[in-house]
Amino acid sequence: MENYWFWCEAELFDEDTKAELRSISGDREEIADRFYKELEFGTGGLRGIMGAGTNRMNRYTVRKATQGLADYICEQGGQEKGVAIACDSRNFSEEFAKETALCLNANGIKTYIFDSLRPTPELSFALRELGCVAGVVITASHNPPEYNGYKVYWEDGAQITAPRDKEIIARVNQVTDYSAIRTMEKSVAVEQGLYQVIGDEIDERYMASLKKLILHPESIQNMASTLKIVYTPIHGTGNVPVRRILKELGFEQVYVVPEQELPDGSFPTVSYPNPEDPKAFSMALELARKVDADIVLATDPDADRLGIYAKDSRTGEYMAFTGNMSGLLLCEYQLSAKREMGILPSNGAIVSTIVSSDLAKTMAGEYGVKHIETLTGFKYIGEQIKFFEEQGTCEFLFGFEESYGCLIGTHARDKDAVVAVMALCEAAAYYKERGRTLCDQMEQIYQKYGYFKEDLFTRTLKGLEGKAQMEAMMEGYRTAPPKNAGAYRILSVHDYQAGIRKDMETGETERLNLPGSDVLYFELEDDGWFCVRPSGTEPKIKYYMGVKGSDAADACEKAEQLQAAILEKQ
Ligand SMILES: O=P(O)(O)OC[C@H]1O[C@H](O)[C@H](O)[C@@H](O)[C@@H]1O
Repeated sequence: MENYWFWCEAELFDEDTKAELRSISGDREEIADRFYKELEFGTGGLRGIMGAGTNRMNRYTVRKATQGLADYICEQGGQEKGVAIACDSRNFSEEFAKETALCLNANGIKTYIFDSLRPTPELSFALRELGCVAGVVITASHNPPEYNGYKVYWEDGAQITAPRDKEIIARVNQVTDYSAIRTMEKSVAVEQGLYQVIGDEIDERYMASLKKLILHPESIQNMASTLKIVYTPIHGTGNVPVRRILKELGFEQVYVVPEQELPDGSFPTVSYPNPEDPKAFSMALELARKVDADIVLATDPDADRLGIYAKDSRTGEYMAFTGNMSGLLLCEYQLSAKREMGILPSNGAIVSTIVSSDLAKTMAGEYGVKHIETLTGFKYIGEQIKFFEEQGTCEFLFGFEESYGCLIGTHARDKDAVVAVMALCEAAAYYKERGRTLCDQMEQIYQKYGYFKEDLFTRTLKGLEGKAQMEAMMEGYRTAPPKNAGAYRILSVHDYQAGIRKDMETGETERLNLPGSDVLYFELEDDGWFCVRPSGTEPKIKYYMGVKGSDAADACEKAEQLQAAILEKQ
């Protein structure tokens, strides 16, 4: 309440903020939710609902985070290298990007800000191109329209990870006096050469580095006039770069969903701008049926996630690919094409996360490449590239996670839906040339490696109460871990917070070699598993699971049974 009244009265807050807060003076629950904590960094950085309050995204919390980041950058001597800044199509994204730049500028730090919205992966690319010390993207990725966020990147191009994230958070938390946060006039910052605008020149270089990753240009050429692609940017940043890359490669039949083409932070045609949500595809599928498309693609607002559907010629229906499926399809395409061309490096590596499909492991074995598993969050996949470079160990070939993110190449160090669209359309052209749809190809992958099937279900638990409920649920699993999940016996429990794997039969324990995180992973017999963790970016508890069946129907049946068993024990 003290904080609430401070925000209502202090001179440094603007009138709109104060009016918004006064209007909720009788609603203690709302006040508690807005002020019970400061916005924290989760797997996706700073993320929250826009509005007035310490637990909301607004120009003050953005400046506060930036002041902490600025203090850290100054401590590291990064003022001259500067910070690259991008934003997506969300309401207030541009304003927050500008606030970020001006706060950094007022701290003597150079900034390079994009002239208009750009995809997150292009920011990751740009900051390395410009030799910046850090990068910031204003985006809440795939969250609902009322959210916005602030992702922080470091000089290797990946999102910050431990211990740097903790160091930056500590700096942010030291900023307790809102009146001590610096900012300056834009005209002065421009005059002093601190505020620099970037655009076309970076786009050119980004496009050029994507095109270098094409493996079968002849397949694209052969199929450019017949492969039909429907695409929706869901009102986000993907529209310009995705169309551009497809056009420059020569694809002639690209249909963009007209109602979802232009940027709009209210996302008027969807309730949730997330390619994971089948509803986000309704308009695209309608268009696909009309034009008889081969593939249907959707990118999220900051164009780091890609969702796909492909026409199954056997049924005439469009089949949804999960993030695991599209990741595996692209991975198989990249690895097989490289092996065929004799350019698969002997020290190659693919990277996925502990909650992504186990099929990746088997696939890596087939191609004799290393498979590395990280915690959930693409930042850990991006971080691996830095480790490979520092230690001269592996060559990064492909990274993916179940949540519709993947990366080919090392031009960016975060998931990149633009490169994913490019590679996916190349793969679709390559297989179509050989008389196969992407559905046929997926079936071949299962025949080759086994019928792995994964699923994800979530429970939304909002606010203070929701957080407590999630903590209690995790605690319940920890103190009394289940012995079985339906017909499956639980072989071991991996508690990533404690860093311990416990064998349920013998009681023996061993240390896990991943950083601490509130995640519980249950290893089941018969290649099954499930995992529980609170989301780092949304007020949800997430259940991930995987099974392996003897065929598609068996895998489906097993998955259903396992899901029912998990839900029962919730
Ligand atoms: O499960 P969460 O913590 O909400 O994270 C889900 C996903 O959020 C963002 O998209 C991150 O960039 C991903 O790497 C992460 O996997």
